[in-house]
Amino acid sequence: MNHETYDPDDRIAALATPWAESALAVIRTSGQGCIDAISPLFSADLIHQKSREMLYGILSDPHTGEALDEIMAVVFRAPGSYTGQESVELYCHGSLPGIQKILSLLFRSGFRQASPGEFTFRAFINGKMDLTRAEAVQEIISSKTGKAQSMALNRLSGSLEKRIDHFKQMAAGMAALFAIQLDYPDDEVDAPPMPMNEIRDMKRGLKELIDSYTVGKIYQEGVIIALAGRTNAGKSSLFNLFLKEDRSIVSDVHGTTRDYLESWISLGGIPIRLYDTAGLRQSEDPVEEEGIRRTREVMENAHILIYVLDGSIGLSSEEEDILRTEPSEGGKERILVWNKADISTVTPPEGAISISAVTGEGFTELEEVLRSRIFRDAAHVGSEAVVDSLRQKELLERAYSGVVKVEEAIHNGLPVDILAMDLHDVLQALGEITGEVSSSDILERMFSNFCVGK
Ligand SMILES: Nc1nc2c(c(=O)[nH]1)N(C=O)[C@@H](CNc1ccc(C(=O)N[C@@H](CCC(=O)O)C(=O)O)cc1)CN2
Ligand SMILES: Nc1nc2c(ncn2[C@@H]2O[C@H](COP(=O)(O)OP(=O)(O)OP(=O)(O)O)[C@@H](O)[C@H]2O)c(=O)[nH]1
Ligand SMILES: [Mg+2]
Repeated sequence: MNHETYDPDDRIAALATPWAESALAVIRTSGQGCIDAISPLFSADLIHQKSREMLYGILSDPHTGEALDEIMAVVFRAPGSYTGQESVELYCHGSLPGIQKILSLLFRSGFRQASPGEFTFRAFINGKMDLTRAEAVQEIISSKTGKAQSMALNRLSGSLEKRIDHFKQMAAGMAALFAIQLDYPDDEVDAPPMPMNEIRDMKRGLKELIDSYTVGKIYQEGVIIALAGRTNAGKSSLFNLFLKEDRSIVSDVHGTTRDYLESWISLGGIPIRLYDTAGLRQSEDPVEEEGIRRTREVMENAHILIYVLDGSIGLSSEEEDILRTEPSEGGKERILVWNKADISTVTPPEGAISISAVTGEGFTELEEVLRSRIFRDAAHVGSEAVVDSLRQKELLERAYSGVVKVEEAIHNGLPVDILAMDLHDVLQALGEITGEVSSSDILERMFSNFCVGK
């Protein structure tokens, strides 16, 4: 979408449900005149239909008379719709050839294929939602756990927008104060006192919101965890225990897992991308060697490594070497697991968590340790608004440093026009978060990450 030349009125259409065989498929359209455009294709009277009420009918090609599907349709009259403009939704059978026929009929009837996020973009430009809510829409769709979904829903309902608006009002209040002093510089009346309390409150509030990003990011993007260790240590057994299903092949043959496996799991609502990997050992076999190379890549990209040790035979000399090295360069966490505790007669190394991937003993403790490692650097956040987008966090930091500059300028007795300039920067950053101030490339980047039909 090029926002400079963007025509918000042309008619767009897209399949809003997955491109797959399914019970129903929803086709969404929006744009000035879309009711008139679809009306000749539909057997029932769309033109006089009440807004947002379902209507039954047959959709057919007016040129050939061919019936395309038996459907339900809904009209939305402007501005009472998701996009804020006239819209029609078609609820069809979820048949791939059927969907294709209907879409191609729409494209022959004055509609064009919507680009990703275009419906939500229209909702934004028509004032139906600010940018924090628009971002929340896609976050709801892509959330991996119930907890992540609730947090995004909270933002969709405006929790973050309200917080930002509050900061905007504070900043605007200060700006008004500075403006008065600019207008009457050397007045005989005393200058009003500087808003030191407001500045302090604003700093605290912004800081809180910035800190919430560590938690927001964890829930929205998830954490990458890889199981690593020598062959036969029990990595695949532990992988299956995390998944609560028999996904990875387990056997007492060394080198059973050749290629890595991955799966999303939920650790008490935290989305985790878990990897089972090929056991690390010297190998002559080129296929196994490639598996080990891939394992190293996965280990490289993981946030946390669960290093699985075989408690039934004790530490190998390589493992002793590894344990002696620093666990976390580049912020990577390492958790040592002493597996096969049920048959182990060897004392585990210090700091290792004893578990059995077969009996499940020690597993709850491992989950606890993982949770506390994941949240180690995260500030405590309540049910308040949480920031989870880097874009929002960076803008909040810009606003924060602007407020700090204002504070310093006051302390240093700098003239009011300097304060006003710093404050302007604060208002600018806050406005970019909600989208009052926005450049077209930012919008373009944001909405292009959306699903088509959203
Ligand atoms: N069929 C259908 N289901 C859907 C959506 C949709 O667009 N269509 N949504 C799309 O994401 C979500 C619901 N969001 C929606 C948001 C606003 C409006 C709407 O018509 N708003 C009007 C009227 C509001 C009111 O009556 O209070 C408006 O804002 O003026 C519809 C759906 C999920 N389910
Ligand atoms: N007694 C006992 N046996 C276990 C435990 N965990 C795994 N095993 C057994 O150890 C053997 C190897 O387990 P895997 O999970 O396949 O080991 P792995 O680390 O994935 O091995 P590779 O894929 O070859 O690297 C299997 O026979 C498992 O049943 C455990 O906690 N206790
Ligand atoms: Mg394995």
